[in-house]
Amino acid sequence: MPCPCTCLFSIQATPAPSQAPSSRCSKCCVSRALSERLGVLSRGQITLLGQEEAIAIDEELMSTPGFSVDQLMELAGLSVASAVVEAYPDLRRVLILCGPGNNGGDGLVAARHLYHFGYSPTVVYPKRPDKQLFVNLVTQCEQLKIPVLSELPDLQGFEVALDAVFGFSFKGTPRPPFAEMLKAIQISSLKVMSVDIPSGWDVEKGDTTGDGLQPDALISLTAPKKAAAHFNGRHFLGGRFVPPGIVEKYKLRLPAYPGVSQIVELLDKSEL
Ligand SMILES: NC(=O)C1=CN([C@@H]2O[C@H](COP(=O)(O)OP(=O)(O)OC[C@H]3O[C@@H](n4cnc5c(N)ncnc54)[C@H](O)[C@@H]3O)[C@@H](O)[C@H]2O)[C@@H](O)CC1
Ligand SMILES: [K+]
Repeated sequence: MPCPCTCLFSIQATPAPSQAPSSRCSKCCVSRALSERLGVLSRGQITLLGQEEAIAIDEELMSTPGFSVDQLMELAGLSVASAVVEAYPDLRRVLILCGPGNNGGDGLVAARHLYHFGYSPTVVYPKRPDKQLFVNLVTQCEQLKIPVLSELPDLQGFEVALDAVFGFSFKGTPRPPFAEMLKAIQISSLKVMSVDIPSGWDVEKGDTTGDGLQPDALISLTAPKKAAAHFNGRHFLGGRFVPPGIVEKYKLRLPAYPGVSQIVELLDKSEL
């Protein structure tokens, strides 16, 4: 029987006589037990970041360990693509909505990885920044013949919407053209996965205005944000790049990633 988490290992069919039957594979149980012993994770205590803290950690990642934004975005986008595959192994026509900031950049990177994973991504990118990073990401998509559109196409041709519109820098209520895009997705029959924050949600308080998306799944990056406490669907964590120095400085409590996976599914809501 496969383990219900993202680790791809199997649950032992017949546990040893001294062991209670487990709902997870031995590898997950081992990594969880180890992280609990090390104080990395205990129930109800996964860190939820506020908006300022998320921005501070982002800046710190790019200063102290000297990561470039390209590096972080590549790993973030790879985890996003991995989460799409995990959540929707059979739904391959994915519409990726990209916003004007780095959340949108994660969507562009995810589009490229999804293509290589055998998916059929289409990107909608209405506001394209001039920065070379984003220009390059669009070129890379176009080289793979991934359509990069400026407006929403007919949604009939798609099965999943990946919401990479707004991330942890979002404030207020969505402005055009994103407000209309989010509404159209919301009333469609598409499955929706949001990147880092469901777009339109207050980063800390959740969907306070009622204008936000209500996704089926969420992939938080680095650490979940406070808004995630108000989310009830499938919840993944990605962005497996946080060095111990930053974990210690911000007292981050994060789950262990299974094996070599880019994502970990947060199965127990009481951990948030
Ligand atoms: N260290 C990290 O945590 C990492 C974060 N990354 C991604 O970067 C994201 C944050 O990126 P950014 O700081 O660029 O911000 P966002 O991507 O959240 O968006 C900022 C953009 O949205 C616009 N905007 C804000 N509020 C708006 C509103 N009400 N209506 C219309 N437009 C609005 C701003 O003008 C700006 O152009 C994260 O959520 C995550 O997805 C990854 O790329 C890399 C690693
Ligand atoms: K988002």
